[in-house]
Amino acid sequence: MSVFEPVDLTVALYQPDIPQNAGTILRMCACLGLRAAIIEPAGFPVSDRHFRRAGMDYLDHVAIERHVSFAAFDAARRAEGARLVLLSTKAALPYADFAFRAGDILLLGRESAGAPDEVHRSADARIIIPLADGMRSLNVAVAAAIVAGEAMRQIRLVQQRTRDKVNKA
Ligand SMILES: C[S@@+](CC[C@H](N)C(=O)[O-])C[C@H]1O[C@@H](n2cnc3c(N)ncnc32)[C@H](O)[C@@H]1O
Repeated sequence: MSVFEPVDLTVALYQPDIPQNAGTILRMCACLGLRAAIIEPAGFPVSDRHFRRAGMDYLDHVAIERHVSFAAFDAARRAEGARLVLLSTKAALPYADFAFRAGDILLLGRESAGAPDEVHRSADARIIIPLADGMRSLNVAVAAAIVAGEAMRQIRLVQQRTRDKVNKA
């Protein structure tokens, strides 16, 4: 039997503009036990039928923080001491080379325009999923899943090593 091991990780969406993608990401957060944050303004209301259809009843099982602006979100996460890790097609650091930590926030840009320079500057790290030649970008929900999977793998490895040390002592 597989045992689910929770990790402390948040997936944040910068001004999401496609409700189906946001719903898909929030469903992923519910299933993987991740927190979610939405930085307003979003391009759709939470009552949007596409959003609710993509998220289904999973939306009731995810903790969603809403922030009125990027400035409000950034102030809150700095107060908590959480690192902001931006997924960006303009980044240079491949995501698998980044050392994720418990408490990190993975921030995704808008489907239409990514994230602005201000957000790039505020982030503690900017990471990219390297793509095949000539390919511009992944669907935002696919990008979120790839990086969340790697971050969870790394964080669980650290948690396992810590448990092993405690058990040996
Ligand atoms: C459809 S993409 C945005 C495309 C936009 N024209 C741009 O280049 O920023 C939406 C979001 O998905 C994430 N994303 C998509 N492909 C990515 C990649 N190869 N590496 C890192 N993030 C990616 C980023 O967060 C991006 O802001």
